Amino acid sequence: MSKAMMSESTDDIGFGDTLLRVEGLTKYFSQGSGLIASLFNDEEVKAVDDVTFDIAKGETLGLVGESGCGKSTLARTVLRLLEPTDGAVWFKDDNLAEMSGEELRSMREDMQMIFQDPQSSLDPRMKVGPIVEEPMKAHGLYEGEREQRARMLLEKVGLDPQHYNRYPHQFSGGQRQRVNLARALAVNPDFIVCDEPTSALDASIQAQVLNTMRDLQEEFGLTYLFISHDLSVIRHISDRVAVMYLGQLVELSDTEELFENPQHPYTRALLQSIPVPDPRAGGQRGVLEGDVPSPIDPPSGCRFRTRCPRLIAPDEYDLSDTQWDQIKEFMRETERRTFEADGEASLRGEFFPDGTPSGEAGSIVESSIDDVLSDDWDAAEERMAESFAEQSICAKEVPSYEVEAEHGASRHFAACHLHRDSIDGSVADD
Ligand SMILES: Nc1ncnc2c1ncn2[C@@H]1O[C@H](COP(=O)(O)OP(=O)(O)OP(=O)(O)O)[C@@H](O)[C@H]1O
Repeated sequence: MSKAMMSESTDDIGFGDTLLRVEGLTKYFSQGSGLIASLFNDEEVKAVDDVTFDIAKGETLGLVGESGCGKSTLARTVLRLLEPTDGAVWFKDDNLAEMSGEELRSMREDMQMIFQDPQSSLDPRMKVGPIVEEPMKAHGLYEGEREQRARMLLEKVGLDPQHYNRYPHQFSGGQRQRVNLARALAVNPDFIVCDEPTSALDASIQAQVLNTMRDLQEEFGLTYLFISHDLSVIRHISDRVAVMYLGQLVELSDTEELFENPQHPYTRALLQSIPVPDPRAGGQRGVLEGDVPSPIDPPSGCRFRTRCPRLIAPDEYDLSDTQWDQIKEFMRETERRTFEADGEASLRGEFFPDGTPSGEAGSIVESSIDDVLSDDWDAAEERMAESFAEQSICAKEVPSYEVEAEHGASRHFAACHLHRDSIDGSVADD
């Protein structure tokens, strides 16, 4: 590509230096509207809460998490398409959160976004050439050479430049996403947020588009924030991976480190729930039990604790690992009403085959068993939540630890209290 075609970036951020830094980014949506809602904002959806990370120039940071965990909201807030509730986004040396409308508009040249659905993001009445030229016009760039540039970009993304005059419906889904890529590249951005860009495509097409994105990244020196709920896509494309759960990052590390040495129980559960080609090969399904709590009232401390298989026993009770596992199971199953209380012997046999623990913890369990047997499930649930779940460090403190990485040179962040006093920062296997 000729230098004349590409307006070379004037910043002096080198490859590997921080291009984007997100600090404590928070986005709450208020439910409802009007005065009452604005006065009593306890119904806010805490979609993104205190998220911090950075992305180096030329890097792809993958962002993964279940549907509804806040990935798209985070992406839109980073680009300030949504106003942050709190926090800062540093792009190069500027804080986007403090920029005026005009400054933001010009900064947007450098920051583009690609969405999941290539069909709906392309105007069906426009030919693809003018679609690619639109951002150039909007930013007043490449006057007199727009068509030439659009044709060049169509070719770069793997399309025939002769297709400049075709309409979006004349392309396949994969080709339409390539048109979107060309449009995102039109104003020569440094940074592209890709929000599930290949999720609507067949697996083989998906791989081709991902490979094109990689090639474009290398050629144009692009930096990607790549969002997907699909771990295999994330593994394929990312240099580092951030895992999100209920509005917060729970783990962030080098890609190989995350897949080979995951340190957060949520990441482990996600990895274990990847379908395996041969079910007899031992892939575990259904390891993520229970529902994701409401983002209106997320759990205190670690937000994953209500579903976490590794919830830490409260310090005040002297319990063996087996006793704590049995209590946890009884507490969770009671909460989820997954069994029938059809007799004391069978209940005890199911949850406490070796008897209930002694001491205070035992008394709490005994009272809870009585509650369940007299059909007062709410009382049992409340007692155990107050006495066990809420007394765990997992409920009392927000976790944030750096652990020693086994793979790659990047830092490994894990928001899990299991790391609070391990010497090398790693968590023993289950
Ligand atoms: N405009 C809005 N008003 C209120 N709540 C919203 C709004 N947009 C998103 N939310 C809520 O914020 C939370 C995060 O949603 P978000 O779309 O960011 O998640 P996601 O991880 O991108 O999900 P998906 O993968 O399904 O797109 C959800 O609980 C969602 O219902």
